[in-house]
Amino acid sequence: MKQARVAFEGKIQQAWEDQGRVRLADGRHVDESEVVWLPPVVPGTILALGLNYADHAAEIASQTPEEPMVFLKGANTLVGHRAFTPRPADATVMHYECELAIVIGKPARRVPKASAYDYIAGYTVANDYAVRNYLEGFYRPNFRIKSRDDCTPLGPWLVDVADIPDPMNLRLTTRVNGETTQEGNTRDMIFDVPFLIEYFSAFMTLQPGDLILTGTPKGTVDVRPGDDVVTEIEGIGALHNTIIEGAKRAGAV
Ligand SMILES: O=C(O)C/C(=C\C=C(/O)C(=O)O)C(=O)O
Repeated sequence: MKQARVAFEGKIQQAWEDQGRVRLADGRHVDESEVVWLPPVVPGTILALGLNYADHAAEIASQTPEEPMVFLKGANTLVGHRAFTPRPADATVMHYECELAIVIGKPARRVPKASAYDYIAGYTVANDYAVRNYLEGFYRPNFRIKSRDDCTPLGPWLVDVADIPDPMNLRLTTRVNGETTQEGNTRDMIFDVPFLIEYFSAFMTLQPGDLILTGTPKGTVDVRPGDDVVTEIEGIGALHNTIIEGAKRAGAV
């Protein structure tokens, strides 16, 4: 089952995918262009992996981590399918990052890898935009970079864990204005889904709605205002986003 959160007729509601259309809770079917898409989950803690694909680490001349490299993101950074993301006026390179996002389904504490999937509600697609010149030139830790308003599109659908028998073999693709610019596969993650559930739940209790963004493969390229960016994961969905012009970096000194 694929479910979403949408705004329609002034109300936020659950919706479901039904033969290419959007089915609302009252049984009506509407076209996907008739709703405003929200992130498919109300998020709890948002955990994100950096450098979880060796080929992406190589493309930005970084070393692969020996332990998961993790950062936090605020809920403010999430937007839904078909939303707009600002590129700061002083960005020199801003790139997308197509990522498999894990949605936790029930409290998870000290979960061994073997039972990790029992704690997952499902999966969605994340686009973890990065302004590379900020990342490399200004801030560590990366909070101001990776937690910017509207810079993490999420969705369109939350896909049930049961519908994705092997999340460790899914094709990831990004298209910019129709041209394929990023291709990878979740099998190339350094720290895979069961490992990550075991790793996090060893020191923090994961809660329903918590998200784990699992990192991006090679193929991240600069995007500009007006660009139409589609991050897609096989069996999970195609997440559309448009880049718009933004202001200068808030809080710059
Ligand atoms: O890009 C970097 O320099 C590393 C990084 C984040 C990387 C990802 O989000 C990713 O690989 O998916 C950082 O914030 O330092």
